[in-house]
Amino acid sequence: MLEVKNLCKHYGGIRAVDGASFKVEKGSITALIGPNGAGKTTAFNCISRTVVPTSGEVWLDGERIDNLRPHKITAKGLSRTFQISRNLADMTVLENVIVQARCRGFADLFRPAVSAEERDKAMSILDFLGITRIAYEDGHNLSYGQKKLMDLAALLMADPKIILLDEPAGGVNPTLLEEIVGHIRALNAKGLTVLIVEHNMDLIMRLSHRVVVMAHGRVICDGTPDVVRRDPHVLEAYLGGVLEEEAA
Ligand SMILES: Nc1ncnc2c1ncn2[C@@H]1O[C@H](COP(=O)(O)OP(=O)(O)OP(=O)(O)O)[C@@H](O)[C@H]1O
Repeated sequence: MLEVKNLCKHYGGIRAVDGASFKVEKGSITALIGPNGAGKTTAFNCISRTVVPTSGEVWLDGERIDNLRPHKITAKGLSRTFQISRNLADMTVLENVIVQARCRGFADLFRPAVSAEERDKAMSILDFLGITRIAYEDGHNLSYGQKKLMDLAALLMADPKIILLDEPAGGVNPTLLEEIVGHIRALNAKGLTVLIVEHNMDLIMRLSHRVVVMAHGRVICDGTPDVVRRDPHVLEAYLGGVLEEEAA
């Protein structure tokens, strides 16, 4: 469904992404992992074109998308979250979800009033995520995990085919983390393809069908969680300590 071919993003002499190639199969939950600075977020940024790649290609459902603007990519069915929640000032959760979704569409941003259709759609998504109780909370009063759920709700407003989640577990308490895992599984069961960047190895190994491992801007391993867990390059050179602990 998503194919990244020989992707490069260079910042002067820094090769943040340096010829990365990988595929995300339709209907899968695929993880993109690697040590700090491996180039995972930069790869996400290039795929969603929030940064312009230096070279390489990104294909979505057989169509090249690396030349498209971010809102066009969203319209093609690819939406992403950010590591840091994009909570907008002085707005309720419901308003945040609607306005963030408008920002992704760009053209709708300055539409004056919230339509009944937008409100109904946002409420049904909040309901699916089990957070209607916080619909009228000020976005500032939310826990870190609730903000992640709010971001997920905003992303779902665009009816995506594939979602890119940047560290959905980061800073989230264990109870809410299980909720988020449940939602990702439920969305995937409904046919949504998921690409996820995450440092929580336990979560990645439980959740993912395939794991792509990056280091120094390149893909060093690509396989099932079991294959990646046992790959000597991954174990020894990059994530050894963490994965060995998880495997024990
Ligand atoms: N805008 C930028 N300007 C210069 N260097 C950058 C920029 N963005 C990223 N880098 C560098 O590119 C490399 C890859 O960074 P990136 O954030 O993509 O890695 P990551 O795998 O997502 O790391 P982490 O897991 O810590 O979030 C790092 O060395 C980083 O310092």
